[in-house]
Amino acid sequence: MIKVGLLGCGNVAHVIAKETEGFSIKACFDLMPRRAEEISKLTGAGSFSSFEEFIKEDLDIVVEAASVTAVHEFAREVLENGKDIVILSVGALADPGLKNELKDTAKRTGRKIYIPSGAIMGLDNLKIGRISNISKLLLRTTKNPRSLGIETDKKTMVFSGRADECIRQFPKNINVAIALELATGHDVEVELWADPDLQRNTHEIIVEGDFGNFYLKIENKPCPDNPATSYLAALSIITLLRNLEEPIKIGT
Ligand SMILES: NC(=O)C1=CN([C@@H]2O[C@H](COP(=O)(O)OP(=O)(O)OC[C@H]3O[C@@H](n4cnc5c(N)ncnc54)[C@H](O)[C@@H]3O)[C@@H](O)[C@H]2O)C=CC1
Ligand SMILES: O=C([O-])CC(=O)C(=O)O
Repeated sequence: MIKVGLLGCGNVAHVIAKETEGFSIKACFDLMPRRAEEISKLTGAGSFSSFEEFIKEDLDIVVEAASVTAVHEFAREVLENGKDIVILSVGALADPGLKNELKDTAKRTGRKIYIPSGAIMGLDNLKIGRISNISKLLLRTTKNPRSLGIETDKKTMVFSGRADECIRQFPKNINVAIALELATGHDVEVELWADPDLQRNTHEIIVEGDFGNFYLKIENKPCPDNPATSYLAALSIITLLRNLEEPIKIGT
């Protein structure tokens, strides 16, 4: 069975820890030791407050569900220590230097970097953007202002522009834009809206290209402990882990 280490033991990690069919959580690490201990109680995994100790454990894959900063700090070391990595805070890869460094390290060490679909659908087939022209790629994300850490009493556009600039300003809220860029190989135009009447994290994806047109709107239920994060993001990681050993691979 696949041996998993959790890097970041917050809201997503707690959802994963309750659905471990098909894999086994062996170790967990968090800046806040109490959070790692909570996961340890749920799963029997070893809890670590030192990354150096955590990464020495016998693990096949590390799931990062921590922060953009944690990816900068630890992702390379995960690969250097012979483990694959799932990166949920994929906004970190908006930094081309880090992206290339991780890619080179994965090639050299023979490890894999997995970017889950996270809080959106349709990411798999949007990879066709790397072989076929895409003329428009827009992500419109709308969240409750409390998820964005702002206050407003009416629907307001809080950002319009490039994905890399948006993730710099909102590192906990727009990782999906960078996942879209990596999938398609194209820049994503981002609109970020705050709507006090909205209780669901809504992502609209508008694509036009040689293949035709695509429009997707997803209305995600937020996780109870972190309204900025959609429940779907945690489900997406559980699915990715379960599928690793499946003989039939579904989706592009
Ligand atoms: N790609 C996607 O579609 C999505 C990505 N995300 C991202 O996934 C990540 C996890 O989300 P949640 O579980 O909701 O967050 P959370 O805030 O509930 O939990 C994160 C945990 O990681 C720990 N942590 C943060 N930085 C750390 C570091 N440098 N070293 C060690 N521990 C660290 C925190 O102490 C906390 O316990 C966030 O970065 C979030 O923005 C969330 C939803 C969708
Ligand atoms: O969970 C969501 O709806 C999306 C999110 O936070 C992100 O992309 O960082």
